[in-house]
Amino acid sequence: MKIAILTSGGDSSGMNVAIKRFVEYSYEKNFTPYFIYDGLEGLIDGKIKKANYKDVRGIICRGGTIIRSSRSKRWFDKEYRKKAYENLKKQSIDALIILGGDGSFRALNVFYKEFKIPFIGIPATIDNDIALNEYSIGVDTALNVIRSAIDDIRDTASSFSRAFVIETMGRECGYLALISAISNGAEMCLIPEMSYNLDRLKEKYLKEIKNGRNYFLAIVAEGVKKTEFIKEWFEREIGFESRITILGHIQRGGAPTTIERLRAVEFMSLALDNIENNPNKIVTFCDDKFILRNLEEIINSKYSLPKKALEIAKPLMGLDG
Ligand SMILES: Nc1ncnc2c1ncn2[C@@H]1O[C@H](COP(=O)(O)OP(=O)(O)O)[C@@H](O)[C@H]1O
Ligand SMILES: O=P(O)(O)OC[C@H]1O[C@](O)(COP(=O)(O)O)[C@@H](O)[C@@H]1O
Repeated sequence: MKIAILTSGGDSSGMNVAIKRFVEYSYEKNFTPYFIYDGLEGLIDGKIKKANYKDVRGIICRGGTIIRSSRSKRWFDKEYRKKAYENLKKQSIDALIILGGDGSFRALNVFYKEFKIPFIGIPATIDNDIALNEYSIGVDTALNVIRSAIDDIRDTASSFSRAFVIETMGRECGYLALISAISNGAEMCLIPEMSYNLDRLKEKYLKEIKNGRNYFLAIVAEGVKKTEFIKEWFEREIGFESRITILGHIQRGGAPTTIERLRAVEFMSLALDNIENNPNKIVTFCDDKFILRNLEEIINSKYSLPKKALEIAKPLMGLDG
């Protein structure tokens, strides 16, 4: 069986670990592995090549994706999807594995309905915004990048008696902000999924200042779109000089953590164990187990943030815990 892999949407650390496992485990199972370079764009343009052991030498510790990624406008046009199909037929590819977010899964679902190329999807996005799935490749590494940045910001924030507003990525999802705020002892956490009460936070902060607090760390998810406003609020209402740090794309990079590597290997193992006889599924991670789910189930559900974490973080939003 000839199986091709592509990475699609935002890259995330750990994709390379999964790619290495893909090549090595494919050969172990007597499949022939292929790479599709540049995501869906490369599939349209026929950038497909047989993969060898030497292609994955030394990549386990590298962030990003050696086969690169893309977002593709052309994919929405059937004419280009047909081109993609013809490219796969030319090389007699039987099935696809895709690493990406739900956009990428939808992309292959449409493709399957039209051309019957079976696929398995593996969640890979720092946003961690896939329904019925608690973990996506890239998340643990992104959280560690954020942790390290916050540790450094704390040094300067405490030395200068300032408030720092730290913006995390995640599109409309506040997962990275929520977990980072709890695990790094932030004073404020704003995420798009939750309301917040600045008056109550003000009351609390002013009391804390009286008791000796001399700096603040506020984690604001990009989806809230209030980073600048919160900086000004600290200056106006709390009387603290403030600075903004937008963490940006550094959250997508870095050497994959140990948890990342282990999970990436397990995601890929389950994908290859099922690609032949149980395809058109997404591998998900729930309650410490890897489970295959139908895409429809995922598309028709909404992702949810961990309830315990939300309870713990409520006071950081000015809400009752
Ligand atoms: N509903 C859809 N139907 C077909 N293709 C889609 C759909 N949504 C997204 N795609 C394709 O998948 C690509 C990756 O999706 P995107 O949402 O950017 O990233 P992610 O996979 O991380 O969610 C898009 O650039 C587009 O080409
Ligand atoms: O790399 P770009 O195009 O600037 O996109 C930034 C976006 O990509 C992400 O880093 C990852 O998003 P996806 O995994 O859904 O592609 C988001 O957190 C962020 O909003």
